[in-house]
Amino acid sequence: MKLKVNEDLQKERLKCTFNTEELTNFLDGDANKTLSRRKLESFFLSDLNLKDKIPMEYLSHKERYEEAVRKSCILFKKVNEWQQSGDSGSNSMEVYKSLLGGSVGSAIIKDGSPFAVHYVMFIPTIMGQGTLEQQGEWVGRAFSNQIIGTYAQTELGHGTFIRGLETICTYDPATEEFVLNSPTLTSYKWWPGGLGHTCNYAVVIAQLYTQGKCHGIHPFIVQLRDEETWNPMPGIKIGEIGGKLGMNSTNNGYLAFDNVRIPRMNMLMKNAQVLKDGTYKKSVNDKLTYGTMIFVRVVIVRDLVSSYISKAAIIATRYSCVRRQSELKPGAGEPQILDYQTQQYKIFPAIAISLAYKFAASWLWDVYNDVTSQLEQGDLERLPELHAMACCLKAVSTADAAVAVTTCRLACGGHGYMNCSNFPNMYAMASAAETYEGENTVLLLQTARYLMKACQDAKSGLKLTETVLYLSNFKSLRRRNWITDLDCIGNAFLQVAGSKIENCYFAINQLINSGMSQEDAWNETTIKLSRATEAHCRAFVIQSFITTIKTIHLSSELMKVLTELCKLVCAHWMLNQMGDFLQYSNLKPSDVPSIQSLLEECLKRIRPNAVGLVDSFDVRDEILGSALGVYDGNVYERLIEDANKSPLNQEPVNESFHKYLKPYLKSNL
Ligand SMILES: Cc1cc2nc3c(=O)[nH]c(=O)nc-3n(C[C@H](O)[C@H](O)[C@H](O)COP(=O)(O)OP(=O)(O)OC[C@H]3O[C@@H](n4cnc5c(N)ncnc54)[C@H](O)[C@@H]3O)c2cc1C
Repeated sequence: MKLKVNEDLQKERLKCTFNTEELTNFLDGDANKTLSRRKLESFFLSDLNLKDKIPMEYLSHKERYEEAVRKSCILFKKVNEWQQSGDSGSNSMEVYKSLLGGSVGSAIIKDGSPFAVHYVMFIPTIMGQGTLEQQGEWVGRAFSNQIIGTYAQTELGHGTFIRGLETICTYDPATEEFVLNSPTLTSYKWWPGGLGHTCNYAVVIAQLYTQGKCHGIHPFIVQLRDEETWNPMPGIKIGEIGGKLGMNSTNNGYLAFDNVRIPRMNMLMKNAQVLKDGTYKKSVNDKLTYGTMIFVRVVIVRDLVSSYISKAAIIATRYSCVRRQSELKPGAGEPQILDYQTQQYKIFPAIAISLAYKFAASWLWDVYNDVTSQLEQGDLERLPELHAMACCLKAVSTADAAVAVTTCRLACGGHGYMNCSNFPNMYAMASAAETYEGENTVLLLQTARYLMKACQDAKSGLKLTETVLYLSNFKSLRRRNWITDLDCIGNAFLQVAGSKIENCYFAINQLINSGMSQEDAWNETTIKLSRATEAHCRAFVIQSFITTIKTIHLSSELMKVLTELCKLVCAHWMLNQMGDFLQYSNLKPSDVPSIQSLLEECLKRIRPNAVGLVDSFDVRDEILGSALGVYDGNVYERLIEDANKSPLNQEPVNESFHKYLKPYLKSNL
């Protein structure tokens, strides 16, 4: 049944001062890309076989998994149909991005697909670390889903410290095979997505032994299950790890080996090699294996973070226009809750931040592509900078996404706590990304190492790369008088980051000079280091937002709105870290009220365009998956409709009444 659009939402849409389609096209790339994205979404989302009869959260753990596999099979079969339809207009990258990121895929399997790691890690690892011959053997079969793989690195005992992994892979020249073993309980692989029951192959990361010597960790392709019976291969112990905060259909698994033999050619040998006689040939550069890791982090920032933040903002904005509560002025009736300033403060930063990360991710994606083609030609110069930026952007953006989803949930009061709001699931998805693909603190500290080296280079007058160029001139910016405009604010972010990085550099050197070992000095400085890295990352995101709005050409109405959003991120982040700005930038205490006013003015100016902005994100109701965020605003109807889907509501009296409640009540007579 088609419902009338809620009047309040309708009025909000009429107030919008810019053309929402123009922003949609800009965010997609251009009008043609919007068109092909919409076609792609309709193609997948109109399939009745992919719709839920009962919401997934009412299913048991086992049923949820089985549904996820059923849907994944249909979904990935449809990819071929789509590509052959001639109607597609979008490249396969766009299709996989939509199915595996926060878009179409998240509408169909909210809890995550058990096939995700196959596409995001298994195939890219073979492409990045396999020889051409190995790619020929495996990539085609993997892409056409004749085999399904996962990426098995983490163990019960070690996640971050991969050099400490205990799985052993020993070369046997007599048979030209490797033999895999899990010598301890802590060496069990633990976590890989799809490993439980979905995959029959894995890239396994293990310590390589040949000719009696350990050569550290290397990747091996291992068959886990028989292709016909799906029984575990001899010597393979395998299972699922159990229930989690979220992502309960991704089938994360455990795995152990007891003398499992694989052919020599199953070691991915693009970089290091083991020859037939067992001779080990070292990789020319061990940094060559960074590619896949960086790729996944870039994808997280580009396709996941901004999607979850924007979905949270859409839901909270629309709901806050429909929801009326309390009284602002006596007798004037209940206002829309979006008219409360505190409500705007909870939601509008999420709208702005989702764009900020989108622009930063677009830089990261371009650099990733440049660096990858430079790597093919043996040029590694920009790899450390890319690695450093991918680490800190992944860490700061996923942490911000989890906070933004929570804040938008709180903005929806009690209803935000319902599963049908989609906030619980979105929080679980965003928060998982804080841990997987590099635990966030650890990633911040990896970037910190790069920043300490860059700081040393700046002091030695050496050439600096683009993202750390400011380390050589940030102090001169401090001499200027404060003006509350984007240039001055952008410079203040650089001053804060530069000063915090320099402080860490001096602190470490001071500790070392006082006789402390370098390692202890590092550990004693890690709180400061992680915060300095966060400041570096935020300065970068602000710079990329400012640069984007300075270089794009859109209508003046839209430019005005984007500029407000940019200012809002600046004011919001400055007020969150005001101590830093007072301590390290040219902002004086007397200038602080101007930042608070900027924030308040931005909220006021964004208010009439809030619904227009979130509409421009152009997320279909199925992808939002939220009773509170529906385009037509019929929130209360959706809440009742969803409550009636509860299995408990399928019968007027539950059997527990007859079994327990009635006997108990009667016993009290
Ligand atoms: C949803 C999900 C999916 C996953 N999917 C996969 C997968 O497909 N394949 C796979 O192999 N793995 C996967 N993982 C595992 C994931 O990669 C690890 O959980 C992650 O790398 C962190 O490792 P850990 O759990 O051992 O935490 P630990 O490394 O034990 O970290 C625990 C704490 O110690 C701190 N810490 C550790 N080292 C340092 C240090 N050097 N300096 C300062 N602090 C430190 C951390 O900051 C953290 O606070 C997944 C995890 C999750 C949650």
